[in-house]
Amino acid sequence: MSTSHVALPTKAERHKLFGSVPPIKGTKPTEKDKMVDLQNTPKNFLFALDSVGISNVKHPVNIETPDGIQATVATFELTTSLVQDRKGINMSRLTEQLDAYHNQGWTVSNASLIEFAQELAERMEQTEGQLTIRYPWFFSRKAPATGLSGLMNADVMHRVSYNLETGTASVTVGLVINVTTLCPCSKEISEYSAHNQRGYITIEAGLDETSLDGFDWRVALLDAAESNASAPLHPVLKRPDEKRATEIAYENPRFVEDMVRLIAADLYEMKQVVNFFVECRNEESIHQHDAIASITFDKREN
Ligand SMILES: Nc1nc2c(ncn2[C@@H]2O[C@H](COP(=O)(O)OP(=O)(O)OP(=O)(O)O)[C@@H](O)[C@H]2O)c(=O)[nH]1
Repeated sequence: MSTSHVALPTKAERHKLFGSVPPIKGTKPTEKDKMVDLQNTPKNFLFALDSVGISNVKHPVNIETPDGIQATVATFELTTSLVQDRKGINMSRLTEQLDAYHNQGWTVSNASLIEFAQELAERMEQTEGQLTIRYPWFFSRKAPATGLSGLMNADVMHRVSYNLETGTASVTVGLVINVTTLCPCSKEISEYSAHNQRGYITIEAGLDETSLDGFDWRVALLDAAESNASAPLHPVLKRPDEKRATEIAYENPRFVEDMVRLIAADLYEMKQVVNFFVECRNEESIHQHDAIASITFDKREN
C-alpha cells in the first residue's frame, strides 16, 4: 500500500517512535566559569609534547601566487607544543583563530603563515605554534607547438612553525606533480619505441626564512621537477603538440634514479633551500608494480 495519502505522526512523535528521549535534568554546571577546566589544571604529566592539535581541517583560503590571488580549498593541520605540567591544550582556540583570520580577509603567504603560527603559540600559551597547509595550486600551461593554454595543478604543502622562546620561524614547503618519464633501458634495447609512464614527483624543501624575498618556491620546485623529467604534462595538445611532446620524451629518457638525482642537483643549487627530500614514483606501463627512488639531503651536514 502506498503511504503518500496517509497522515504521518508529527516529526516529534516520529523521533520518539525511533527511540529519541528528552534531555535529563543534569547535576553538572552549564555555565562556562563553573565548569572544570581539565586542560589547565596543573600537575606533573610526565612528559612535554612536541605537537598536539587538530588535522584534516578543510577551509576556503586565498593564496598569494605570482599570477595574483588564487581562491582554493586548503586542508589545515594546526598544532602547538605542550608543557609538561598541563594536561592538554585548549583546542577550540585553534579553529577560533582560523575563523578570525578568515573573517579579516586573510591572504595566505609565507609571512602571514608565520604570523599565524606565532599568534597560535601566544593564544595557546605554549612555546611553539605550528601549522601545515595543503592545497591544489593551479597554473597555466601552454602546448609545446601551438601554444594553446590550459590549467594544470600541483598539490602544494606549506609548513611553518614559530618558537616564542627563540623568536625564530622554520619553513618547509613541498609539491607533488605528475610528469612523463620514458625508460632509458627500453629505448636502448628496443628496435623501436620505448615504454613510458606517468611519474609522481614529491619534493619537500626546508627554506632559509631570511632569503625568501622574490623567491616563488612553487614555481622553482615545479621547474625542478618538470625540467628534469622526460616531458611535462599538458592540459591541451593538438596533433603538432602531441608529436612534439612524444619526441621530447624520447629525447630525454629517465630512470626514477635519474629523476631524483637531477632534481636534487637543482635543489642543491638553490640558495634558499637548506635541506630537501625528493621522491619519484613511476606507475610502470609494462608492470603492475611501481618503480620508486628517493633522496634526503641536508646541505648543513654535507
Ligand atoms: N586537549 C584536548 N581537547 C580535546 C580533545 N578532544 C576534544 N577536545 C576539545 O576540547 C575543546 C573544548 O575545550 P577548550 O578549547 O579548552 O574550551 P574552553 O576551555 O572553553 O576554551 P577557552 O575559553 O579558550 O579556554 C573542544 O574543542 C573539543 O574538541 C583532546 O584529545 N585533547
